[in-house]
Amino acid sequence: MTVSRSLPTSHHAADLLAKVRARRPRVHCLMNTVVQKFTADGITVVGGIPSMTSSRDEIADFVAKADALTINLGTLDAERRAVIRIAVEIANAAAKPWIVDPVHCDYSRGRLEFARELIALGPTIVRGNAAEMALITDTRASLRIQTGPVDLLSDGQRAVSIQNGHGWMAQVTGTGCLSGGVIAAFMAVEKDALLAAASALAVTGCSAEMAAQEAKGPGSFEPAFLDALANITTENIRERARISHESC
Ligand SMILES: Nc1ncnc2c1ncn2[C@@H]1O[C@H](COP(=O)(O)OP(=O)(O)O)[C@@H](O)[C@H]1O
Ligand SMILES: Cc1ncsc1CCOP(=O)(O)O
Ligand SMILES: [Mg+2]
Repeated sequence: MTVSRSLPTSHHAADLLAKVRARRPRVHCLMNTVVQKFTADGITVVGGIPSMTSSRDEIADFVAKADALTINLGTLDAERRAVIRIAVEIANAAAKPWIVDPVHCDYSRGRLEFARELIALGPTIVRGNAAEMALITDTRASLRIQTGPVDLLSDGQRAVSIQNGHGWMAQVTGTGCLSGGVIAAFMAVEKDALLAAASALAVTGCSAEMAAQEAKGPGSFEPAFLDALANITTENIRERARISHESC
């Protein structure tokens, strides 16, 4: 893989999705206990292979065998903090890409401090919603992502917005967490974190739009979204992706 400094387009999104489907990267998830299944399904339907253990005895081996790691702080306790620290050490030593989702760091001082501690260890990406990212101002991450009705991505040199998605994504618990897993799968096939993440978010956003056309509300939207993620084509992405380049 070569590191490019291109700006992402729908062409990158379609190309990287094809690479994920062909290469089937392993994504290890230290995922909150609320949306483990939904996140694992999201990674699987785009073509990746998820693993989900958070056992202290196993984490080093699982991260060592993974192509990318996603760390989500949604349900945090002392044991999980210890396991996350081990996972980050292994990922950094092997230069594996990793993403942090500082879920609800705006609710608790202790969680915010832990999120900041992790982000100081140099993740490839930090992604959160607007309330969370408002508190993550100082970051050693290569790329910052704030999701919402419009997703904003910046690596300090390039800035991009993605204007895909659907309001029902905000009414299904775990779409943000799932996006962290899908972004990790794309990072496994593309070293340029901005190209990888913009592509992953364009694919998830376009899939959500297609799912919304089939669904009656948030309940039927959730399985339709997984169907669309599994079935989305290059043509769908080229027709729908709305990726804009912004000034930094
Ligand atoms: N109103 C919306 N319109 C379109 N897409 C949305 C909307 N709200 C959230 N999304 C999408 O849902 C996913 C989760 O984003 P967000 O709700 O910001 O995160 P979280 O679930 O962590 O709070 C992202 O892919 C984002 O693009
Ligand atoms: C509700 C909740 N509580 C702890 S983790 C979690 C899921 C958060 O999911 P998302 O941020 O993707 O909506
Ligand atoms: Mg979230």
